Amino acid sequence: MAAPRRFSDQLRTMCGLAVQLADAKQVESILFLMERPTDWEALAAAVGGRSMILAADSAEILDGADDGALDCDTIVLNMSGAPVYERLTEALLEAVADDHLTPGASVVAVYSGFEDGVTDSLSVIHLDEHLGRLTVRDLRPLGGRVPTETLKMVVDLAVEIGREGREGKPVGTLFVVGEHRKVQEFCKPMGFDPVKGYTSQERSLTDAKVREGIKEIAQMDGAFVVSSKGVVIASAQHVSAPPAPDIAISKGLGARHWAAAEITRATGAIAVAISSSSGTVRVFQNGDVVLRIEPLRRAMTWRDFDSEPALPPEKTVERAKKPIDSPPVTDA
Ligand SMILES: Nc1ncnc2c1ncn2[C@@H]1O[C@H](COP(=O)(O)OP(=O)(O)OP(=O)(O)O)[C@@H](O)[C@H]1O
Repeated sequence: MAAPRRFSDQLRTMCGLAVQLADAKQVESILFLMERPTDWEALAAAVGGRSMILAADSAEILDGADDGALDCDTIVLNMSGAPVYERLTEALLEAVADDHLTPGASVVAVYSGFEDGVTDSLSVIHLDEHLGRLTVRDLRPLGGRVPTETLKMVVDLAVEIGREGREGKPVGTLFVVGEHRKVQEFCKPMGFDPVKGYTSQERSLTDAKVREGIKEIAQMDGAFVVSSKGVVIASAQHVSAPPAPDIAISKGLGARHWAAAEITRATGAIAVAISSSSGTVRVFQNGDVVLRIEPLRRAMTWRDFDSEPALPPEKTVERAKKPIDSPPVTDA
């Protein structure tokens, strides 16, 4: 029989403090970033049945915690060696993406922040200030002909490209997702297309290796055409849909973003544009920016408010009437 797991006095004390904080701040959940397994039942008892999220770098650490006996959610991070801030952030992102936490929630985090392997730190984290990661639910209002899962995959990839760039240099590009046959009627190759000749499996964005390859190709001029199933149909494309007179996008956005607006007005596709100058990701639908994601804190705002539109002037008034800090629209 396996020896009972040790529930250290220090962890017990930290649980007591976490509970006090959780109650004082009325948080949604207590997040434990675990360095080693513990006596899970003792842990649950120490937080007095409050909602818990257990995150760790490997499934072995969480062994026994997720067998259904405990009322908690578990998250495996696979990020050993990463700084604690990044591991905590990833745990929170995963918890939101999996609907364990709401995007505006507050949590108390319990973790080893100072001495390796010793649970010595507590933080109160307000998610909407800390991060604004897209969840499938956030993208659902875009609905339409592009499955939300595909859209999320492309938007996540775009956010990574905008945030990371390539070899220290910023990278901008454009993804046009869905209705690919119709979209291709408005596309012309800008030169050599690196995805040409590969099987659809070898071009599927569901494959992490393909996504890494796409980050390389993103350094080239032109746009990616992506099917609604998430297969890259073509790259290095010049996108040119007929101009629509009532399209108005923010000053300072150039040809790439106009192309994104116009192709989504001409087709049912959704365009995801990454600005090379700022790393900002904008999602276009039907000629409008419907979502903007900033690269650093990845805070998101619905619709585009960063400056008055270039054209036509009467739109300036219409946009100025909209609230500046509209909360993210979800169907929660
Ligand atoms: N119609 C288009 N189709 C595909 N790619 C385009 C199109 N127009 C411009 N691009 C790409 O966008 C790049 C940047 O162009 P431009 O600076 O005018 O766009 P932008 O909207 O201001 O974007 P950024 O914020 O990245 O500069 C071009 O070098 C080209 O690679």
